Amino acid sequence: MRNETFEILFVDDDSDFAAGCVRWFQKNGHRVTHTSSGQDGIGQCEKRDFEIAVLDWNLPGLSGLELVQRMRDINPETEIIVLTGEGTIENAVESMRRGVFDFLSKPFPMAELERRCLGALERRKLRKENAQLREVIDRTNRHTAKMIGECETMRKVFRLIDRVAPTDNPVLIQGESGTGKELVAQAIHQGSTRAKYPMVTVNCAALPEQLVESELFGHEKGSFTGATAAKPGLFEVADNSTLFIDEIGEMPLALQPKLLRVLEDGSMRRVGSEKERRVDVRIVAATNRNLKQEVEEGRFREDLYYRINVLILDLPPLRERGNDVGLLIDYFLAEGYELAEDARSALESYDWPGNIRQLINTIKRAQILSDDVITMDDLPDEFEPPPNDSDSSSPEGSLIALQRQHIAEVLEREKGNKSAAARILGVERRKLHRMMKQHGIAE
Ligand SMILES: Nc1ncnc2c1ncn2[C@@H]1O[C@H](COP(=O)(O)OP(=O)(O)OP(=O)(O)O)[C@@H](O)[C@H]1O
Repeated sequence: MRNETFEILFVDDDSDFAAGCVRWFQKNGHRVTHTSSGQDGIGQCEKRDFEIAVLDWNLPGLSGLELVQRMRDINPETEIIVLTGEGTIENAVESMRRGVFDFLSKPFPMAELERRCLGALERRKLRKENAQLREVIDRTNRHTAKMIGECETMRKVFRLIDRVAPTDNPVLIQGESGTGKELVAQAIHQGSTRAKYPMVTVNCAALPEQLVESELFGHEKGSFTGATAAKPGLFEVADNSTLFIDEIGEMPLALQPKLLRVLEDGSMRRVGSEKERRVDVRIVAATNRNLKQEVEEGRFREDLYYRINVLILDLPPLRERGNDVGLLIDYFLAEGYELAEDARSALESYDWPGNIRQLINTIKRAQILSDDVITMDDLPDEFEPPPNDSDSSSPEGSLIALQRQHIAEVLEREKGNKSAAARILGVERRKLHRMMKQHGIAE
C-alpha cells in the first residue's frame, strides 16, 4: 500500500503548514497542488481530477462547509479530508454527513496524514468498483456462457483467445451477427489480468448518435439539455477493466478522434468539461461490417482502424462450422425434449444466416410449440426441405400423386383459401403449407 501514489490538492492559507505538506507528499512521489484560498481550490478542481483534497476548515471567504459542498458537486469522486485548527464536534458531524472522509485537528503528523490519505484512496477504489459492478449488473445481467465448438476453425479461435487474452493490446473481433463476438470478448477479458473487474459493454448501434459521446466519455452537469447531473462515461466505469465496444463500425465519424486519443494515451474529457482524465482501459471491439472497406469509403478513420486491428480474430459463420451445429443443438435443447429425425436433419442442413443466436431462438420456439418431441411442424417454414421433384412427378395412380391431386382440387374448390382447405383436409394450416411446397403446388 505504501508505494501507491495519488493526485492530491491542499487548500490551506497557513503557508508554513502547507509548505511542509507539499514537501512531504512530493518527496513520497505524490502529485501535489496547493492553493491558499477556497476559490482557487475550486478552480483547480474544475481543471483536474484529484483523488484526494485536504482542506482547511477556516479559510477566509468561503466557509468550510461551502467549500466541501462545492467540491463534492464538482467531483463527487474526490475524497475530502478536513484539517482544522479549532475542531468542533458540530463541524465534524456536519462534514461527515456530507461525505468527508476524515476530520482531523491540527497539528497532525505528516506520516499519519499520508496514511489517512491512503485509506481514503482505498474507499474511493471500493466505491468505484461498486459502481462498476452495479453498472454491469444493470446493463448485462447475464453470466459468461460456455463456448461450444470442436471444428478446426473454432479450435483455432480458442487457441488465439488464449494467446491474446493476457496481453493488454486491443483486439478486433470480426464476424456475422450472432456468431458469438460478445462471448469471445468475455473470454478474452476472463483470461486477462483485468478479470477481477467486470467487463463493461457498449453497443454503438443501439445508441442514438448524439448519445454515444456522453455514454462513452460521460458529461458534466448542464453540458446539454437533459444533463441534469454529472455522469461518468463508460470509459471511467471500465477503468482498470475491459471495455467491449460492439459494432464499432457504427461509431460516429466525428467521435472517432476522441476514441483514438484515449486508445493512444488513456486521456479523455467528459462532454462539457475541460478537465483531462486518465483511464486505464483495454479495448475489445467487434464488427460485423468490413471495416477495411468502411475505411476505403471514408466512413471509418484509417488511423483508428490501424490502432484497433493489431490483433484480429475472425469468427466463422455457423454454416462453416460442420458438426458444431449438432453439438450446439444438443447443448441448447432443454432436458426432457427430443428431436424427431427429420427435424434434426433439417436443422443440421440449414444455413443459419442468423448464426447461433438464430439457432438458440429456433430451439426455444420449437420447445414452446411442441410437447416433448420436436417435429417438423414445430419449426418455421424456412426449414422445409426444398420441393422434391419426384413428388410432383410421381407416376399417375401412386399415393403421392393422388395426394397431390387431392390437395390441388380442394384448394381450387376453396378458391385458394388455405385455412379452409386445411380444415377440409384435416391438417393444420402450416402442415398444408409444407405439403404444398413438397408437392410443388404454387401458392
Ligand atoms: N460457440 C458458442 N457456444 C455456445 N453459445 C454461443 C456460442 N457462440 C455464441 N453463443 C451464444 O449465441 C448468442 C449470440 O452470441 P453473441 O451475442 O456473442 O453474438 P454476437 O456476434 O456478439 O452478435 P451481434 O453481432 O448481433 O451482437 C449468445 O446467447 C451467446 O451466448
